[in-house]
This record gives sequence, C-alpha cells and structure tokens, in this order.
Amino acid sequence: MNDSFGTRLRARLDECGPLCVGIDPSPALLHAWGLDDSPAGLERFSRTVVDAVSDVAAVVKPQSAFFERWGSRGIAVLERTIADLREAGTLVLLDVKRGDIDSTMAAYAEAYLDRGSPLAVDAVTLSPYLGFGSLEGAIMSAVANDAGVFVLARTSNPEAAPLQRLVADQVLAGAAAANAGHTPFGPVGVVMGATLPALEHSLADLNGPILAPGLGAQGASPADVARLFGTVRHTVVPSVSRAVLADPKRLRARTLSYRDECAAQLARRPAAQK
Ligand SMILES: O=C(O)c1cc(=O)[nH]c(=O)n1[C@@H]1O[C@H](COP(=O)(O)O)[C@@H](O)[C@H]1O
Repeated sequence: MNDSFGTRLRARLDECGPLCVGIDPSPALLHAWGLDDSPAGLERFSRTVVDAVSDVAAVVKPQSAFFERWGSRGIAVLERTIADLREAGTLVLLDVKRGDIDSTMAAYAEAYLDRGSPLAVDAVTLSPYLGFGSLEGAIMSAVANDAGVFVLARTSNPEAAPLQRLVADQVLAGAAAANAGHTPFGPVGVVMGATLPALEHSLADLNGPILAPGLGAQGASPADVARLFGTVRHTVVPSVSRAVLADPKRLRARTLSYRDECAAQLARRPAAQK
C-alpha cells in the first residue's frame, strides 16, 4: 500500500520545513531572467527552479495557466516539469483552481489525480464555487490515488473578502468532515491567504493542511503567517512565488531564507494541533 497524501506531506514538512515554492513562468519573470517567452524559455525556467529548490521546499507548485498560454507545447513542458519534480522527490501541487458539476469534476480528477495520467500530481487546487458537494468525487479520487486537494477558502487577494467571508465556514466544515479520522491529517487542504488582516474562522477541527499564499510580492511576511496560523503551525504550508523567483541567482538562497524565517516565526507561537 502507498502512503497517503497526509503521510507524505507530514514527512516532507518534517524533513524540509514549512514552505511551498511556486513555478510561475510569467512573461515578466521570463524577461527578467533573460529568457524568451516561448516553450523553450518555460522549460529552462522550470528546470532551473526544480534544480534550485526541490530538495529544500516541502512542496513545489507549478501554476498551470503560465504553461497553458503556449497551448499543447506549454502543456508538454508542464508534463516534463511534473515528471522532473516527482523524480526529485518533492511533492507537486498543481495550481489549476478547478471547479465544476460532478460529472465534469470527474474528468478533471482523471486528468490531475489519476495515477496513470500524464499530468498526475500529488495535489491540485480546487474552487468550491459550485458547492462543496460538487467536489466530493474529486476528493474520493484523491483518496483512491493517495493524492490531495486544496480548496479555496479565503484567498490572498483583497477583493475576494466580501464574497468568501460568506462561504468560507462552509468550505472549512466540508473539508473537516472529509478529513475526519485521517492520520496524521486528511487529504483535503484549504487555501487561506497569508495576507488576511485577521483569520475570522476557526481551523481547530480542520485536520488538514493549510496552503497560505501571499508571502513577499503580495505583502505578507513570515511573521504574518505565524500571527494567523500559529495555532495550527504543524499543518500550515506558507507559499511564495515571485519573491523567490525574481532573481535566478538568488533563487535557492531566498527559498532557504523564507523557509527558515517561516519555521522560526512559527516556532515562537503556541501550537494547538500536531
Ligand atoms: O492557489 C494559489 O496558489 C493561490 C491562492 C491564493 O489565494 N493566492 C495566490 O496568489 N495563489 C497563487 O499564488 C501565486 C502568487 O504568488 P506570489 O507571486 O508569491 O504572489 C500565483 O500562482 C497565484 O495564482
């Protein structure tokens, strides 16, 4: 039997410390790196990130849209990037933010979670806008494949607050129900921005990982991560993209510094959940 996503994520967080690094090959970053905005440029960018961070970041998160811009050639680079990351032994979280009716979700689950798919990853981001129940099949597929999902709850962008404030507790309750009884924690993570002014929701019963994007470019600091998620410090995965990707020469050093600073800040907080 294979290890569950929760078991593998626990092991990576214990081994590497708390950080997810994004692979976001935007036109601006490709330009800053002196690379062409082309499939070859995407490939060089992605390989460089994989080589620099995959042994020190618990999770690496390619953003699908930056590859999709180049159609089938971009998707081919994404496939190779996923294969490189898996070979390097890091966990791959593909940021695709999918959400649809149950029959269509089954196709998304087949694309990203089914072990046999060329785009199979350890976890994907999902949107709950069609109702948390519409994600049930994808969650079952994740469990069957020892994979995970991260459902958007309170995203890092400020304009999300008025809408998501109304429904985040439903998302958290759905995730907690799906995670009940799993050890060390369940397959359903949630996305909660590190940029949130205040938490406003209880994470005490979640029993799942929390992806916390927004470090650096969106203004959040490791101290913010600790302020918001200190009580669930063993399950929070702070995420950073542009602030470490800005300069290829400093990619590894910046990754190490964000990781170590997040670990140090979180260690200062009381832990309520292991
Ligand atoms: O799901 C995500 O990864 C995500 C959720 C969220 O709430 N906010 C957020 O910025 N992201 C992603 O995180 C990346 C941005 O990271 P920065 O470049 O560090 O700001 C992008 O790929 C976003 O799509």
